[in-house]
Amino acid sequence: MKITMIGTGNAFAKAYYNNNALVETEHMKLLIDCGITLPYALYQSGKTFDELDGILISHIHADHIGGLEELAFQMMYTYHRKPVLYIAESLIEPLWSQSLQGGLAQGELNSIDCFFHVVALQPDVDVQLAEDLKVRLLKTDHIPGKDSFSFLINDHFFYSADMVFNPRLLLELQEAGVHTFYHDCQLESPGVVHTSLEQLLTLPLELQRKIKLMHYGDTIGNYIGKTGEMTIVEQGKPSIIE
Ligand SMILES: O=c1ccn([C@@H]2O[C@@H]3COP(=O)(O)O[C@H]3[C@H]2O)c(=O)[nH]1
Ligand SMILES: [Zn+2]
Ligand SMILES: [Zn+2]
Repeated sequence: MKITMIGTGNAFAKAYYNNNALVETEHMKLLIDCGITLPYALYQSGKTFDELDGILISHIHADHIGGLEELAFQMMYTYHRKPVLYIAESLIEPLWSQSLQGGLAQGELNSIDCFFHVVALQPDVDVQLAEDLKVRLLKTDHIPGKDSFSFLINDHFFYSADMVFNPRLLLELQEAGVHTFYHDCQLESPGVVHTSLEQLLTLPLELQRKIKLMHYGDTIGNYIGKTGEMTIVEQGKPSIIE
């Protein structure tokens, strides 16, 4: 499996695109999240919306869903194909009524199903998206009162999206055989709605060696050499995950 971060920046980053990922296997190209900057960042990476086999959404913040309107319109009017949207069932209605409806709805095009093949996912259930790509949603804490999900991919790869520090979950996943963690990282403490670098640095070194930092701010350059055993994910650079 190949993963390329189309962006590694946090919601306010200006030197980096929004933290969105392209996961590629032999049988599938899956976009994880589709933020405000995704349409331009994808274009800069030389790819088009039409190449995507599906889009997986973690939660409803603009750096994760703000590019869906353009994606939906381009798929309808440029590529004439409905994109597949994988999303937790609890997020479908709010995604439409609190975000997408204002821009997309017109006349009879008045539901999310007019624009996407929506595949509703349940937390803690493995879903085979392709013969070589399996995803499990893990409900994790981010904003109080709003659902947000992290992803376990092919049993061994954890992708936090946005979450507050949960060392117990990380240690449990390591125990269960997860060998690569892509984790959001709030550089300046406190993390508040994210996990701070300071918190991640309290993890055992063996676990830190498996963690790669993403969703960071523009000051990441000041932290080179200060991330313990953890490495920093580079935007646009593909990594192979076994
Ligand atoms: O209670 C809140 C809600 C939001 N925020 C900020 O807004 C950003 C929205 O996108 P994000 O989830 O990537 O990061 C969030 C934070 O930077 C915050 O600091 N506290
Ligand atoms: Zn975010
Ligand atoms: Zn968020």
